[in-house]
Amino acid sequence: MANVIYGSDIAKQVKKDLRLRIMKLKNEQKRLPKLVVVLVGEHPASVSYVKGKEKACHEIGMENDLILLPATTSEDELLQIIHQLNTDTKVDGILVQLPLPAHMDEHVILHAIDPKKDVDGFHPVNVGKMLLQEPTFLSCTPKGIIRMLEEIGMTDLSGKQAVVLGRSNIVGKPVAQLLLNHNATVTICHSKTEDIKSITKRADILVVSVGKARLVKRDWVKPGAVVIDVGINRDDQNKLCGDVDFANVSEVAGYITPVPKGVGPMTIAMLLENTLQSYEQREHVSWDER
Ligand SMILES: Nc1nc2c(c(=O)[nH]1)N[C@@H](CN(C=O)c1ccc(C(=O)N[C@@H](CCC(=O)O)C(=O)O)cc1)CN2
Repeated sequence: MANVIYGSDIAKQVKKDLRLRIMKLKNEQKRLPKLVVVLVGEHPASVSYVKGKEKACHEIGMENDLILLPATTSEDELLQIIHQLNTDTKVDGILVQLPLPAHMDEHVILHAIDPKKDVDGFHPVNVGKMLLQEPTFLSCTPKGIIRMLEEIGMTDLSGKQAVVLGRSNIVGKPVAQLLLNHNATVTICHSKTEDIKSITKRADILVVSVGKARLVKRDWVKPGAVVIDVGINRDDQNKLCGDVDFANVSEVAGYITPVPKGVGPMTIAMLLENTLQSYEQREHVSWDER
């Protein structure tokens, strides 16, 4: 049976470390790091995710504002709020929860966030820096996946075949790039790829982010492979499940992440880490002072 990688446990440890760093700032009576999350509309899953972010900030002592806007907010109104946050010297991180309502252009909104406060790592400047392996904010889910691989000793991926199912800007493309940056040989599969199973069966590391409940079956997976499941779906019984058929794939995989308690909690932990990174850059905190 596969070893289960609980992102929830790793995230707990990350948050413990961040809390200690913030406590130190508090004791020194320094300004505290601050994250502002903006949610437009009342998409139920998004409401739950932004509440999760608020709770996580509270747990580690990070300052946090949650700006809730009606779904009827215009693009200009949202841009105005982003401009105010960009110039607010007390704000270190800005996150606009996705997806946005259909009348808004996601690119216009994400491009408006100051790259130095873009703790989601979605701004083209930060995406470009990631591609060039320059220091920057790495987007949270891909960064969390790499951290999970590191936790099981997979730091240098030389000689490993990594296959990514899904090519979204939030997960598929950036995680493929980060795996490449760690020397893996990377293949991306998507809805137009033919005979996906023959490709996934070769993967030493399989990352799945397609949004289809239990799509990946046992016979898609190479024995001993590391399977990272990014999907969050509801099945016919309204039970939360991933894109991987966990019960059956765990019988062949070497490692597997569960849903829930896998990648999701890592996304939030990495967001907090990025916000503290932004604070430290803005306050010119050196490595020794941390
Ligand atoms: N601006 C952004 N928008 C979105 C992002 C993002 O990184 N930035 N990612 C996703 C949603 N997401 C964070 O925002 C997120 C998804 C899931 C979880 C999580 O902890 N999930 C739990 C299960 C939750 C449940 O019960 O439904 C788990 O997997 O254990 C955290 C964050 C899209 N939008």
